[in-house]
Amino acid sequence: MSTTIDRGTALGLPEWDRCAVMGVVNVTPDSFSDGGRWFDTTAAVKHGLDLVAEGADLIDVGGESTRPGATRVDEDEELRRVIPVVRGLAAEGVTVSVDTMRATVAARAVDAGALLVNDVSGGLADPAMIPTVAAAEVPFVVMHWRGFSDNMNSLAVYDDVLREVLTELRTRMEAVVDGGIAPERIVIDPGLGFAKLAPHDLALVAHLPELRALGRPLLVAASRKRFLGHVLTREGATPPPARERDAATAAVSAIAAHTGAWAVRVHEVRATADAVRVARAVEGAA
Ligand SMILES: Nc1nc2ncc(COP(=O)(O)O)nc2c(=O)[nH]1
Repeated sequence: MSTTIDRGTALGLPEWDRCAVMGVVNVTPDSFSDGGRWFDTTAAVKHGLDLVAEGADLIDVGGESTRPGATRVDEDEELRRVIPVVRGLAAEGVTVSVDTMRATVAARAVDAGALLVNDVSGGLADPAMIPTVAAAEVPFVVMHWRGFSDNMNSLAVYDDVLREVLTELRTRMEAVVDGGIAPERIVIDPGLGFAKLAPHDLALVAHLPELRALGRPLLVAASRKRFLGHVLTREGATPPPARERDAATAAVSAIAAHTGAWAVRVHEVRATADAVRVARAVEGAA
């Protein structure tokens, strides 16, 4: 197995050791934190270019909300939403990842110029995903996921969240390699907010070094998530809305950058780009 691909840049991605900023473009009417704003192809491509101008190193394009209880979009609709945006951004020289659980969407997105497949199910939702990504020879995000559920809490049951997430991620990594995806093409992700309650998410962020110890680049996607709302909720008040969690998101980005994450996936890029730069400057001064 060639080891030359074990560099992000050999795969067309930001280098594994630098904490890239992955901007989010959700082409959906119902994503939890920005649903509907970029539902039109032209608006979505412009938004992706704006995020790059603000400091995003790559753009993650998704056409199906993954929030708990979201109804699934049919494949044709997901293709209609995603492929023109992937193509439009790639045509502008943007590094694009596709956020999908469907093999057909992943394959068509790669044909349109996507360089990374970001599947929140880690290949569990569509049995064709792993062989498709293996054949396409592109990097693949393996995120910790315990299945679809209208009641995410029913899946968020752990004796030791870190130990169990590490074990379940190792299992998925082995399945992905057995399915033909080169280990050097795997990116791992703890799946913050997926089958996890706030204490679980906070514990995973507190133990990012142990996740890094799995030996693959780490993607951290805390942006605007519920656990941040939980942390920000004052006594007796209601949690701030998702769009008021960007400073908290940037705080997690700084922590992730400081602990060696490959990338942080965020909706609001500017604050996180600054946070990552501060983390790098501090490391440089160590
Ligand atoms: N790799 C990865 N992809 C994701 N895609 C969507 C969302 C949640 O939806 P959003 O796009 O509205 O944040 N979270 C993740 C995540 O935690 N990790």
